[in-house]
Amino acid sequence: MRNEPFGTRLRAIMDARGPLCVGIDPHQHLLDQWGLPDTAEGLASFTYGVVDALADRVGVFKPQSAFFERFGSAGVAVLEQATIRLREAGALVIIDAKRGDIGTTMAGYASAYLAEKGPLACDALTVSPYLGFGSLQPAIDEARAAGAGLFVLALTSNPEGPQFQSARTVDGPTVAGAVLDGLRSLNDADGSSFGSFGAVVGATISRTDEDLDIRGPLLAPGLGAQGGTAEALRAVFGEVAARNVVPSSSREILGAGPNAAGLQEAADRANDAYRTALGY
Ligand SMILES: O=C(O)c1cc(=O)[nH]c(=O)n1[C@@H]1O[C@H](COP(=O)(O)O)[C@@H](O)[C@H]1O
Repeated sequence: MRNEPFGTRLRAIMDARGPLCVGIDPHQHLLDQWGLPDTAEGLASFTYGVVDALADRVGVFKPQSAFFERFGSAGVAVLEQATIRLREAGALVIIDAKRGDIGTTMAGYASAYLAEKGPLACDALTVSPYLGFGSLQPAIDEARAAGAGLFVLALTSNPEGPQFQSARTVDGPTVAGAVLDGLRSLNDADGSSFGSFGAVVGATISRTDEDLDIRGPLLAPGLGAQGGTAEALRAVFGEVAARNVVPSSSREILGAGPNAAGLQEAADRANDAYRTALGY
């Protein structure tokens, strides 16, 4: 399933199915809206409803681990199953767990999510660099070995993000700039024009002075429910980075369910808007 590096596979599926990433965030209020109980069974019906409706027409999915962990092992089992089903349908899965730790602990997370035979094997994992970019090395090594990818938090969509991300490091660049520099170096070292090491850059940030040309993907959450728009994407990411953007939307799409046709229409509409905005 991972016969090529993540970046290569991501480029191909975005070109084929459009850039949209559907976030699977089964919030309690969405379960309620879909007429489902707030239980592991409700979570399973919701998640598999999204999978059945969209797995073969959307290229990228980003299940939010928190909403599965909420139900303990029964919820995590749904995340495992959904990931398997989505990947069998040819879609790529980014598990959004924002992991980040030191040394052998980071290696533990990497073997769970990134190793080919890991129990939660997906295509890419969101990770947090706030223990130092170098603390991610075990995940970087595992991703390279397994043909998987990473998305490292850089300029997040939440209003609290700049408190740390805009602060200067001892070497001079901002924290976000240091993360982007680190990712650019990894992708350059792999000799790829679209590498496997991506940054998370919220669609809600205004135009930034940071260099977003990391030769890799830019995951852009914050669309729809958090106020980011397709039109604003071009302004945030500019010409150079536009084709590298993976626009991610959760509640905006999920709110169109439980009807499969409603979900499909919402996903197609969003994909068309992002294609136009990003110059496809
Ligand atoms: O890493 C993420 O995906 C992420 C980073 C970020 O800066 N902002 C952000 O909202 N997210 C995630 O993206 C999803 C946004 O969901 P919606 O606002 O419903 O589209 C949630 O799962 C967030 O955890």
